[in-house]
Amino acid sequence: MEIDKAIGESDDKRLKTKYNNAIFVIRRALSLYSIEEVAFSFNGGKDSTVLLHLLRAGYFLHKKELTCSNGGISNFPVRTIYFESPSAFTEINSFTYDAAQTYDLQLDIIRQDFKSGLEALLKANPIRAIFLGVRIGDPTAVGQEQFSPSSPGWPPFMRVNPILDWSYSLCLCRDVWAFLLTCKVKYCSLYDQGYTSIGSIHDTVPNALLSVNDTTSSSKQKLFKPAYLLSDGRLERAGRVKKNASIKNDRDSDSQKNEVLLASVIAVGDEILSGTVEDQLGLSLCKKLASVGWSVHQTSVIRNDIDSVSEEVDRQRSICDMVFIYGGVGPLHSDVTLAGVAKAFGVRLAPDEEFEEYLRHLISEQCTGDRNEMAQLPEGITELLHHEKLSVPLIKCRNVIVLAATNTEELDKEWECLTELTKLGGSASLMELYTSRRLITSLTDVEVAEPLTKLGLEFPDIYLGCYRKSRQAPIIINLKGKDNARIDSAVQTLCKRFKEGVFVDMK
Ligand SMILES: Cc1cc2nc3c(=O)[nH]c(=O)nc-3n(C[C@H](O)[C@H](O)[C@H](O)COP(=O)(O)O)c2cc1C
Ligand SMILES: Nc1ncnc2c1ncn2[C@@H]1O[C@H](COP(=O)(O)OP(=O)(O)OP(=O)(O)O)[C@@H](O)[C@H]1O
Ligand SMILES: [Mg+2]
Repeated sequence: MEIDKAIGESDDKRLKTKYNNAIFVIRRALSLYSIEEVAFSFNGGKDSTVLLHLLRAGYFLHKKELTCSNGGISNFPVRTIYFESPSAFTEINSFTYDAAQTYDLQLDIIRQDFKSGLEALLKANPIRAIFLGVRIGDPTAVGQEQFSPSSPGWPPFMRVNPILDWSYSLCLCRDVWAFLLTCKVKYCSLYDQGYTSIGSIHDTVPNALLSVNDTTSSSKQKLFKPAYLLSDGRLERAGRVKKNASIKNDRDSDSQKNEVLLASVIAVGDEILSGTVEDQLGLSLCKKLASVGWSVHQTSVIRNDIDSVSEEVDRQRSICDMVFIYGGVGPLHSDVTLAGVAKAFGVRLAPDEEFEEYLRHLISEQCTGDRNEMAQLPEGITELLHHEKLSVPLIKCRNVIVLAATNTEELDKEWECLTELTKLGGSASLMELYTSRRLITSLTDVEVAEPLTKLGLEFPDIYLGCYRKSRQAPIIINLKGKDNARIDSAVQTLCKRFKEGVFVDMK
């Protein structure tokens, strides 16, 4: 079998290990499911091309073991499904069809969306497992393992991801390209024209990082180097136009300057929900936010589960100016907060060398290798906020601040640094100080209710809050806003409606 032979003859130890692991996953799947029960999801992309050849090799080795024969196996009986779309590149379509012919693939062309197409496919066929060329860096890989059941809401099948742990390349020609080039197999021609990851014609352009400055050429057409020359695999998707429409809905803090800024606080932790630990950080954060004039829209406690975190972050980030999230940050299996944030923004988690460097110093070289789980951050949206008092920078993903604090002392420190940093960053309005006046009165609820409602209508820019320390205690009215004169004017208007002295300023 030419693929097995090519890898066997290669000196690339890492490639051999990746190959053997992938073949192991494929053979496990072929032992668990009959050939009629598996399918291969093939779309002509580079990852699925890698998988095509791994499956051919895996099937060959599996069959060889069963029949104890060494004879060649010409056909490849795994049902192959291709979701054809009118917005696919013609080069992708023709490569897919050519590959199907060359390797005698039993191609099922589906012209529906993924979900409906899969529903129909599973109804008509006994398929229980589908091989996919998903890799850990892909946005859709978040939370997946080599064997991952389909998501809730999808028809039931096992997703088998044999190349989940394959990288693009952190140095030249890693995993995916090392395999394709070592095995000398054909791949779609677009990868020789600067495309490094291919979606649809509407969202994919050549990767600008591969552009060649050719001053000698008279042609106006830009030239690009082949995909395998991209040296930093983290930028594999740089040619994919961001399709996350809801990002556009993020609230623009500049346009909110005169409004009360809204914050949301999310705690992540099964232990809080089971009552094992008490969440003191939420209370402390609410106080801190209020002290700088922010209005906390909601606090929530979420399970250590990627989808739950992602749904909550997605909801809050579009409603609020800033989302603060803590808990579930670290290297443990339950630390899913960053993965959830990445999923909410539709980006992948990718290794971050700068962050890794910090962690390395912190854990004194204990974390080795290129799979430093803790150093994976949501790609393209993460800003590291450095402060000399912090041993690890704060993580800011657009309008989501990920706090690493696990107790109130750590939170105090992070908060102090955060307020300094956001002021230093020129976004003083973000943490602008609000002023407030609190009045205490022994008037009854009924007496103050209507005048307060009227006051609220006359002074929409002033926040009016009322509370009392016990049922029988006097009412405290809290007036909060950005303009001292407006607050004083509101207090005067309110006082005029009653006898003198019924409202006393609280210190
Ligand atoms: C065979 C197959 C199975 C899929 N199963 C799931 C699934 O279980 N859950 C899910 O959220 N998406 C599933 N998807 C959708 C993919 O995760 C992803 O949305 C799709 O590949 C589009 O990727 P793109 O937006 O980068 O083009 C599946 C796609 C295919 C082709
Ligand atoms: N239209 C499709 N038809 C069949 N399978 C698909 C389709 N789109 C995606 N898939 C499956 O999802 C996997 C991941 O898709 P993805 O786009 O990340 O990788 P790729 O297309 O193989 O390579 P590239 O990253 O270069 O686009 C594919 O390898 C394939 O298994
Ligand atoms: Mg693709």
